[in-house]
Amino acid sequence: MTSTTGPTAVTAPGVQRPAGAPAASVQVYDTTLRDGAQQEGMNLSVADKLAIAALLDELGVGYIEGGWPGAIPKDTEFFARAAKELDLRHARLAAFGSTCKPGAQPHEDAQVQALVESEAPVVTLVAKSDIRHVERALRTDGQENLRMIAATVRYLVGLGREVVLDAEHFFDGYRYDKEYALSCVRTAFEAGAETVVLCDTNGGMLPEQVSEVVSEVRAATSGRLGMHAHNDSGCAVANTLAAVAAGAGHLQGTVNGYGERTGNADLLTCVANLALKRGTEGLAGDGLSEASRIAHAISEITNISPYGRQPYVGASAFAHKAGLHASAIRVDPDLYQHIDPVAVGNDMRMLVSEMAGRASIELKGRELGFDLTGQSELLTRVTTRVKEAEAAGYTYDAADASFELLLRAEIDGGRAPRFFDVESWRTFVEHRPGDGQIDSEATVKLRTGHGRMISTGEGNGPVNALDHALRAALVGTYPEIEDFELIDYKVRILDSQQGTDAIIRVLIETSDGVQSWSTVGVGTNIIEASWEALTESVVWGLLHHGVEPR
Ligand SMILES: CC(=O)SCCNC(=O)CCNC(=O)[C@H](O)C(C)(C)COP(=O)(O)OP(=O)(O)OC[C@H]1O[C@@H](n2cnc3c(N)ncnc32)[C@H](O)[C@@H]1OP(=O)(O)O
Ligand SMILES: CC(=O)C(=O)O
Repeated sequence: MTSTTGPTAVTAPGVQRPAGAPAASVQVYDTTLRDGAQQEGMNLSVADKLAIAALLDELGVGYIEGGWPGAIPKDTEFFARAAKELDLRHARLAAFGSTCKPGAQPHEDAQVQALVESEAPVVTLVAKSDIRHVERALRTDGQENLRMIAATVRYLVGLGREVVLDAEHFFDGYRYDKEYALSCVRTAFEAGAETVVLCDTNGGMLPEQVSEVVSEVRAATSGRLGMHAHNDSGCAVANTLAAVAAGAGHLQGTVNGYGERTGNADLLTCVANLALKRGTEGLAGDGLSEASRIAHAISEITNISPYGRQPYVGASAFAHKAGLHASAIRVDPDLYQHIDPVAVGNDMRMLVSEMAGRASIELKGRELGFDLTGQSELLTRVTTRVKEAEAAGYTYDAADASFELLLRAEIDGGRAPRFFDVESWRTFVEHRPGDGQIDSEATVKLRTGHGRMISTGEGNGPVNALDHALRAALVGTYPEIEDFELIDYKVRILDSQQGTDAIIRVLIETSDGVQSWSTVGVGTNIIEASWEALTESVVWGLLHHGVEPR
């Protein structure tokens, strides 16, 4: 997205930095594998962690915090395997742990020894910097905490490690006792720490508070400061950006904002904002343009569904639904987008719905491979059909495949592609009180170019039985459908006031192992709605496998 035009360098629509100004840079430190893994419900295996680390390196982060060796057996194993199995091109591995215990020396502290034995080139030490935590949680005094920090940092630096100090509860501590919090930072720098990270551990800060504190700490100390923000006030990304603007040269975050409680600063949002809005680079190489793919790949590994509305990399981040937006986007996408989605490896998508106008249909058509420019009558017809169908319960922004069939039918003068003609279908459900069994069975009668087909199917419910019967009737003529698999099925009652008379909407997602597509059906009962969605999914699949009606 960055291009040079005359006296200024344009980084995003409307955002400029002075010509010739060198792009500042910031160290990007990823803590997905440590603080991200502290998220409720997340449980990563060592193999998961290794796979995520490889993706983070591809992204181009400078540091990957692998976990806490010595505290968590899987993390100890991670570092042992990482040394042999990971070939990191950009990132340095960091082992996380605490300073030595009160009254102890680092060389005799088992936790500190585990950090050394991890052989990670970087060690990140968490240390208390809020005097209340020192006295109440650590149950020691301020001087002893400073000794623990100094001794542990000095010991690890002496062993050739790069040491990062995470000053826990720094912002709360600074607001309570500025001098003590500052003495923790100074002690760490004097002992040889490369970076002292100011942590908003409770995540309650606001950007203006962060700006003020980081500026003051910068003026009062010398050395690289970092920011570690939690999202409890919903400001983790804003707080990180505020810290960098105030002079922090290192930021910590997690991919997809994973983390304890409400999560950590979303590293991808932070680096995208910095690179595209401020010209501050953080990732090595061209990693930013891979951000969407890597965010989704990591979601697959964590088994946490991607958040569609995630800034920059979410599936909806550049999805446009309103007709007025589409009409301006047709002229210039920048009119309704803050950046070019390509910069973060995302795509612009048009959503077709009751809010569509003719421009939305034209752009969606283009996305699907149909040039509808100048076909005003067709566009009006399709727009009207979409609005009427949505009023009756259909939803096309969640069912692109059904929209494409509707569009193709209008382009072909009202004729849908005819792979088969349905004569009838029926289902029944049998309950046998004797063995408590409930069986479902369906019969489908249809006609293809090969003749009349009658098939039955059984299933664990009537829709499943109908799906089996439909496939059985078609597979002789269209063996391609053997690759189609129903992967998601959603039912929604649209007018629940009417009880069993309500309108039912069914959304089906089908996959052939390479791509997936979604279809919608609506009816007064669930089977009728499912049948419509099922048949459309077969038709769309056949069309996209290049099959001609047989
Ligand atoms: C802000 C953060 O998120 S930091 C990361 C936190 N992550 C984790 O806690 C995950 C991994 N943790 C663990 O596996 C365990 O909690 C361990 C191994 C670290 C400690 O377990 P245990 O020895 O059973 O102690 P426990 O968890 O009950 O208490 C923590 C101890 O560490 C001490 N401690 C806390 N912070 C520090 C510190 N910065 N430096 C040194 N000691 C510390 C506490 O005072 C307490 O000491 P005590 O055992 O003498 O009471
Ligand atoms: C170190 C850390 O994770 C925190 O203070 O939140």
